[in-house]
Amino acid sequence: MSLKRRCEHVTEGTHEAGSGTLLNKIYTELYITEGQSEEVDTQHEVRQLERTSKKNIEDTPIKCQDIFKVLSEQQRHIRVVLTNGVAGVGKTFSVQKFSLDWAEGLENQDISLVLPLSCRELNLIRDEQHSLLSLLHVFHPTLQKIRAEDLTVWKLLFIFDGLDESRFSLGFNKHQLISDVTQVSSVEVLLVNLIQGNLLPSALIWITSRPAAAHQIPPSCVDRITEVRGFTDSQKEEYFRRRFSDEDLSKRIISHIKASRSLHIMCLIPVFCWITAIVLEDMMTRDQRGELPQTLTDLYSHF
Ligand SMILES: Nc1ncnc2c1ncn2[C@@H]1O[C@H](COP(=O)(O)OP(=O)(O)OP(=O)(O)O)[C@@H](O)[C@H]1O
Repeated sequence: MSLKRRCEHVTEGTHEAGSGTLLNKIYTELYITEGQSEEVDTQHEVRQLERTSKKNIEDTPIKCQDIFKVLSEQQRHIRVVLTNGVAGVGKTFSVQKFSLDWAEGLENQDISLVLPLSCRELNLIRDEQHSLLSLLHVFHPTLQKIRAEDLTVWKLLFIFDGLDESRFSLGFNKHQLISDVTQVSSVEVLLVNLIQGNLLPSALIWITSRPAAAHQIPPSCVDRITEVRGFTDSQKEEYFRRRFSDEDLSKRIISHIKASRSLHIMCLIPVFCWITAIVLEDMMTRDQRGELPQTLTDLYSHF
Protein backbone atom coordinates (compact mmCIF):
# COMPACT_ATOMS: atom_id res chain seq x y z
CA MET A 1 0.00 0.00 0.00
CA SER A 2 2.77 2.40 0.96
CA LEU A 3 4.68 1.67 -2.27
CA LYS A 4 1.50 2.40 -4.22
CA ARG A 5 1.20 5.76 -2.47
CA ARG A 6 4.86 6.50 -3.15
CA CYS A 7 4.64 5.73 -6.86
CA GLU A 8 1.23 6.92 -7.93
CA HIS A 9 2.19 10.60 -7.73
CA VAL A 10 5.21 11.77 -9.69
CA THR A 11 7.17 14.96 -9.95
CA GLU A 12 7.62 15.93 -13.56
CA GLY A 13 10.76 17.34 -15.13
CA THR A 14 12.52 19.79 -12.85
CA HIS A 15 9.49 20.75 -10.81
CA GLU A 16 9.86 20.84 -7.04
CA ALA A 17 8.40 18.00 -5.02
CA GLY A 18 4.81 18.71 -4.12
CA SER A 19 3.59 19.50 -7.62
CA GLY A 20 2.57 15.88 -7.98
CA THR A 21 0.74 14.49 -11.00
CA LEU A 22 -0.87 11.07 -11.20
CA LEU A 23 1.61 8.75 -12.90
CA ASN A 24 -1.07 6.74 -14.66
CA LYS A 25 -2.59 9.89 -16.12
CA ILE A 26 0.56 11.00 -17.93
CA TYR A 27 2.63 7.82 -18.28
CA THR A 28 3.19 7.08 -21.95
CA GLU A 29 4.73 3.79 -23.11
CA LEU A 30 8.48 4.14 -23.79
CA TYR A 31 10.58 2.47 -26.46
CA ILE A 32 12.85 0.06 -24.56
CA THR A 33 15.16 -2.46 -26.20
CA GLU A 34 17.09 -5.47 -25.06
CA GLY A 35 20.83 -4.95 -25.52
CA GLN A 36 22.21 -1.50 -26.09
CA SER A 37 23.12 0.75 -28.98
CA GLU A 38 26.78 1.38 -29.62
CA GLU A 39 26.51 5.03 -30.51
CA VAL A 40 29.64 7.12 -30.16
CA ASP A 41 29.13 10.52 -28.60
CA THR A 42 30.91 12.58 -31.24
CA GLN A 43 27.97 13.97 -33.20
CA HIS A 44 25.91 17.06 -32.63
CA GLU A 45 23.20 16.03 -30.18
CA VAL A 46 20.30 16.55 -32.61
CA ARG A 47 22.01 14.37 -35.23
CA GLN A 48 22.84 11.78 -32.59
CA LEU A 49 19.20 11.62 -31.50
CA GLU A 50 18.03 11.46 -35.09
CA ARG A 51 20.14 8.37 -35.65
CA THR A 52 19.00 6.84 -32.38
CA SER A 53 15.39 7.44 -33.29
CA LYS A 54 15.69 5.37 -36.47
CA LYS A 55 14.95 1.87 -35.38
CA ASN A 56 17.62 -0.70 -36.03
CA ILE A 57 15.98 -3.91 -37.20
CA GLU A 58 18.16 -5.94 -34.89
CA ASP A 59 16.86 -4.15 -31.80
CA THR A 60 14.50 -6.27 -29.79
CA PRO A 61 11.83 -4.18 -28.11
CA ILE A 62 10.95 -5.25 -24.59
CA LYS A 63 8.16 -4.01 -22.37
CA CYS A 64 9.12 -2.53 -19.04
CA GLN A 65 7.03 -5.08 -17.12
CA ASP A 66 8.77 -7.97 -18.93
CA ILE A 67 12.38 -7.20 -18.07
CA PHE A 68 12.70 -10.15 -15.68
CA LYS A 69 10.83 -12.58 -17.90
CA VAL A 70 12.58 -15.28 -19.88
CA LEU A 71 11.46 -14.46 -23.43
CA SER A 72 13.25 -17.05 -25.54
CA GLU A 73 14.47 -20.60 -25.19
CA GLN A 74 18.11 -19.49 -25.22
CA GLN A 75 17.66 -17.37 -22.13
CA ARG A 76 18.32 -18.57 -18.61
CA HIS A 77 16.91 -17.23 -15.37
CA ILE A 78 17.17 -13.42 -15.31
CA ARG A 79 18.37 -12.26 -11.89
CA VAL A 80 20.20 -8.98 -12.56
CA VAL A 81 18.97 -6.42 -15.11
CA LEU A 82 20.92 -3.29 -15.99
CA THR A 83 18.91 -0.56 -17.72
CA ASN A 84 20.84 2.18 -19.48
CA GLY A 85 19.54 5.45 -20.82
CA VAL A 86 20.58 9.06 -21.29
CA ALA A 87 19.44 11.87 -18.98
CA GLY A 88 15.71 12.51 -18.97
CA VAL A 89 14.84 9.49 -21.10
CA GLY A 90 12.49 7.95 -18.55
CA LYS A 91 14.46 5.49 -16.39
CA THR A 92 12.98 6.72 -13.10
CA PHE A 93 9.50 6.88 -14.61
CA SER A 94 9.91 3.26 -15.75
CA VAL A 95 10.92 2.22 -12.23
CA GLN A 96 7.87 4.00 -10.81
CA LYS A 97 5.51 2.50 -13.39
CA PHE A 98 6.89 -1.02 -12.81
CA SER A 99 6.50 -0.57 -9.03
CA LEU A 100 3.01 0.93 -9.29
CA ASP A 101 1.74 -1.84 -11.58
CA TRP A 102 3.10 -4.40 -9.13
CA ALA A 103 1.61 -2.59 -6.10
CA GLU A 104 -1.78 -2.40 -7.84
CA GLY A 105 -1.69 -6.15 -8.45
CA LEU A 106 -1.48 -5.81 -12.24
CA GLU A 107 1.96 -7.17 -13.17
CA ASN A 108 4.76 -9.41 -11.91
CA GLN A 109 2.70 -10.88 -9.11
CA ASP A 110 5.23 -13.68 -8.58
CA ILE A 111 7.40 -11.06 -6.81
CA SER A 112 6.60 -10.81 -3.07
CA LEU A 113 8.10 -7.40 -2.42
CA VAL A 114 9.46 -4.56 -4.61
CA LEU A 115 12.08 -2.45 -2.83
CA PRO A 116 13.12 0.71 -4.70
CA LEU A 117 16.30 2.34 -3.35
CA SER A 118 17.46 5.54 -4.98
CA CYS A 119 21.25 5.75 -5.31
CA ARG A 120 21.09 9.46 -4.46
CA GLU A 121 19.45 8.63 -1.13
CA LEU A 122 21.87 5.79 -0.45
CA ASN A 123 24.72 8.35 -0.66
CA LEU A 124 23.34 9.91 2.52
CA ILE A 125 24.29 6.86 4.57
CA ARG A 126 27.50 6.12 2.74
CA ASP A 127 29.62 6.38 5.89
CA GLU A 128 27.28 4.34 8.08
CA GLN A 129 27.48 0.64 8.89
CA HIS A 130 24.35 -1.41 8.27
CA SER A 131 23.04 -4.90 7.80
CA LEU A 132 20.77 -5.41 4.79
CA LEU A 133 17.87 -5.72 7.22
CA SER A 134 18.60 -2.41 8.97
CA LEU A 135 19.15 -0.72 5.59
CA LEU A 136 15.63 -1.70 4.58
CA HIS A 137 14.28 -0.37 7.88
CA VAL A 138 15.91 3.00 7.16
CA PHE A 139 14.49 3.38 3.65
CA HIS A 140 11.23 1.49 4.06
CA PRO A 141 10.03 2.27 7.59
CA THR A 142 6.76 0.45 6.95
CA LEU A 143 8.79 -2.78 6.87
CA GLN A 144 9.90 -2.45 10.52
CA LYS A 145 8.24 -5.75 11.36
CA ILE A 146 9.97 -7.67 8.60
CA ARG A 147 12.24 -10.43 9.96
CA ALA A 148 15.48 -11.84 8.62
CA GLU A 149 13.71 -15.15 7.79
CA ASP A 150 11.13 -13.31 5.65
CA LEU A 151 13.88 -11.87 3.45
CA THR A 152 15.29 -15.29 2.72
CA VAL A 153 11.92 -16.89 1.95
CA TRP A 154 10.23 -14.15 -0.09
CA LYS A 155 10.95 -13.35 -3.70
CA LEU A 156 12.35 -9.83 -3.47
CA LEU A 157 13.15 -7.24 -6.13
CA PHE A 158 15.70 -4.58 -5.22
CA ILE A 159 15.73 -1.57 -7.55
CA PHE A 160 18.79 0.67 -7.50
CA ASP A 161 17.77 3.72 -9.50
CA GLY A 162 20.38 6.18 -10.81
CA LEU A 163 23.71 4.38 -10.37
CA ASP A 164 25.32 7.42 -12.06
CA GLU A 165 24.40 9.49 -9.01
CA SER A 166 25.98 7.10 -6.52
CA ARG A 167 29.20 8.15 -4.85
CA PHE A 168 30.11 4.58 -3.92
CA SER A 169 33.18 2.84 -5.15
CA LEU A 170 31.86 -0.61 -5.82
CA GLY A 171 34.89 -2.87 -5.40
CA PHE A 172 33.77 -6.04 -7.11
CA ASN A 173 37.20 -7.66 -7.03
CA LYS A 174 38.15 -7.22 -3.43
CA HIS A 175 35.53 -7.14 -0.73
CA GLN A 176 34.24 -8.85 2.39
CA LEU A 177 31.93 -11.77 1.62
CA ILE A 178 28.50 -11.41 3.19
CA SER A 179 25.68 -13.92 3.03
CA ASP A 180 23.68 -13.10 6.14
CA VAL A 181 21.08 -10.30 6.08
CA THR A 182 21.84 -9.38 9.71
CA GLN A 183 25.60 -9.06 9.21
CA VAL A 184 26.75 -5.44 9.51
CA SER A 185 29.08 -3.86 6.97
CA SER A 186 29.43 -0.79 4.77
CA VAL A 187 26.62 -0.04 2.33
CA GLU A 188 29.03 -0.52 -0.59
CA VAL A 189 29.89 -4.03 0.55
CA LEU A 190 26.19 -4.90 1.00
CA LEU A 191 25.44 -3.70 -2.54
CA VAL A 192 28.27 -5.66 -4.11
CA ASN A 193 27.23 -8.85 -2.27
CA LEU A 194 23.61 -8.41 -3.33
CA ILE A 195 24.54 -7.83 -6.97
CA GLN A 196 26.93 -10.79 -7.01
CA GLY A 197 24.30 -13.01 -5.44
CA ASN A 198 26.23 -13.89 -2.25
CA LEU A 199 23.55 -12.17 -0.21
CA LEU A 200 19.98 -13.32 -0.98
CA PRO A 201 20.85 -15.28 -4.14
CA SER A 202 17.21 -15.60 -5.16
CA ALA A 203 16.51 -11.84 -5.00
CA LEU A 204 16.08 -9.98 -8.28
CA ILE A 205 18.16 -6.84 -8.84
CA TRP A 206 17.34 -3.97 -11.21
CA ILE A 207 19.92 -1.23 -11.68
CA THR A 208 19.31 1.88 -13.79
CA SER A 209 22.10 4.14 -14.96
CA ARG A 210 23.14 6.74 -17.48
CA PRO A 211 25.51 4.99 -19.93
CA ALA A 212 28.74 6.60 -18.66
CA ALA A 213 28.39 5.01 -15.19
CA ALA A 214 27.09 1.58 -16.16
CA HIS A 215 30.61 0.09 -16.49
CA GLN A 216 30.81 -0.05 -12.67
CA ILE A 217 28.84 -3.30 -12.82
CA PRO A 218 30.93 -6.15 -14.25
CA PRO A 219 29.19 -7.72 -17.29
CA SER A 220 29.56 -11.16 -15.68
CA CYS A 221 27.07 -10.09 -12.97
CA VAL A 222 24.41 -8.93 -15.44
CA ASP A 223 21.87 -11.30 -17.02
CA ARG A 224 20.10 -8.74 -19.19
CA ILE A 225 20.94 -5.26 -20.43
CA THR A 226 18.13 -3.04 -21.60
CA GLU A 227 18.14 0.50 -22.91
CA VAL A 228 15.42 3.11 -22.58
CA ARG A 229 15.47 4.84 -25.97
CA GLY A 230 12.72 7.38 -25.34
CA PHE A 231 9.59 7.95 -27.43
CA THR A 232 8.98 6.74 -30.98
CA ASP A 233 7.13 9.19 -33.26
CA SER A 234 3.74 7.74 -32.38
CA GLN A 235 4.59 7.71 -28.66
CA LYS A 236 5.52 11.43 -28.90
CA GLU A 237 2.01 12.17 -30.20
CA GLU A 238 0.45 9.93 -27.57
CA TYR A 239 2.33 11.90 -24.89
CA PHE A 240 0.79 15.20 -25.97
CA ARG A 241 -2.68 13.68 -26.38
CA ARG A 242 -2.57 12.26 -22.84
CA ARG A 243 -1.27 15.45 -21.37
CA PHE A 244 -3.95 17.82 -22.63
CA SER A 245 -7.63 17.27 -22.19
CA ASP A 246 -8.15 20.04 -24.77
CA GLU A 247 -7.99 18.03 -27.99
CA ASP A 248 -7.65 21.09 -30.17
CA LEU A 249 -4.62 22.28 -28.17
CA SER A 250 -2.87 18.90 -28.38
CA LYS A 251 -3.50 18.80 -32.15
CA ARG A 252 -1.99 22.27 -32.60
CA ILE A 253 1.03 21.36 -30.48
CA ILE A 254 1.59 18.09 -32.36
CA SER A 255 1.39 19.78 -35.75
CA HIS A 256 3.81 22.53 -34.66
CA ILE A 257 6.32 19.92 -33.46
CA LYS A 258 5.99 17.89 -36.64
CA ALA A 259 6.65 21.02 -38.66
CA SER A 260 9.90 21.88 -36.88
CA ARG A 261 12.48 19.21 -37.45
CA SER A 262 14.73 19.93 -34.52
CA LEU A 263 11.89 20.01 -31.95
CA HIS A 264 10.47 16.81 -33.39
CA ILE A 265 13.82 15.04 -33.03
CA MET A 266 14.46 16.34 -29.50
CA CYS A 267 11.04 15.09 -28.38
CA LEU A 268 12.52 11.62 -28.57
CA ILE A 269 13.60 12.42 -25.00
CA PRO A 270 10.55 12.66 -22.70
CA VAL A 271 11.93 15.49 -20.57
CA PHE A 272 12.03 17.64 -23.74
CA CYS A 273 8.40 16.73 -24.43
CA TRP A 274 7.62 18.01 -20.97
CA ILE A 275 9.43 21.33 -21.56
CA THR A 276 7.83 21.65 -25.00
CA ALA A 277 4.37 21.00 -23.55
CA ILE A 278 4.79 23.67 -20.87
CA VAL A 279 6.14 26.35 -23.22
CA LEU A 280 3.76 25.73 -26.11
CA GLU A 281 0.69 25.45 -23.89
CA ASP A 282 1.56 28.76 -22.30
CA MET A 283 2.20 30.49 -25.63
CA MET A 284 -0.81 29.05 -27.39
CA THR A 285 -3.30 29.73 -24.63
CA ARG A 286 -2.14 33.28 -23.94
CA ASP A 287 -2.86 35.69 -26.74
CA GLN A 288 0.68 35.51 -28.09
CA ARG A 289 1.70 37.30 -31.18
CA GLY A 290 5.36 36.27 -31.39
CA GLU A 291 6.61 33.31 -33.39
CA LEU A 292 6.39 29.91 -31.73
CA PRO A 293 9.78 28.39 -30.84
CA GLN A 294 11.34 26.25 -33.56
CA THR A 295 14.52 25.05 -31.85
CA LEU A 296 15.61 23.89 -28.42
CA THR A 297 17.35 27.22 -27.81
CA ASP A 298 14.15 29.14 -28.66
CA LEU A 299 12.26 26.80 -26.38
CA TYR A 300 14.63 27.30 -23.42
CA SER A 301 14.46 31.07 -23.82
CA HIS A 302 10.71 30.85 -23.09
CA PHE A 303 10.98 28.24 -20.32
N1 LIG B 1 6.99 7.34 -19.80
C1 LIG B 1 6.83 8.64 -19.60
N2 LIG B 1 5.62 9.22 -19.76
C2 LIG B 1 5.46 10.56 -19.56
N3 LIG B 1 6.46 11.38 -19.20
C3 LIG B 1 7.69 10.86 -19.03
C4 LIG B 1 7.94 9.48 -19.22
N4 LIG B 1 9.23 9.24 -18.98
C5 LIG B 1 9.78 10.41 -18.65
N5 LIG B 1 8.87 11.41 -18.68
C6 LIG B 1 9.14 12.86 -18.42
O1 LIG B 1 10.54 13.06 -18.49
C7 LIG B 1 11.06 13.47 -17.19
C8 LIG B 1 12.39 12.78 -16.94
O2 LIG B 1 12.18 11.38 -16.79
P1 LIG B 1 13.02 10.49 -15.75
O3 LIG B 1 13.27 11.25 -14.49
O4 LIG B 1 12.36 9.18 -15.64
O5 LIG B 1 14.38 10.37 -16.55
P2 LIG B 1 15.72 9.60 -16.16
O6 LIG B 1 16.07 8.74 -17.33
O7 LIG B 1 15.56 8.94 -14.84
O8 LIG B 1 16.74 10.82 -16.09
P3 LIG B 1 18.08 11.05 -15.21
O9 LIG B 1 19.16 10.17 -15.78
O10 LIG B 1 18.35 12.51 -15.44
O11 LIG B 1 17.72 10.74 -13.78
C9 LIG B 1 9.96 13.10 -16.20
O12 LIG B 1 10.00 13.90 -15.05
C10 LIG B 1 8.69 13.29 -17.03
O13 LIG B 1 8.36 14.67 -17.07
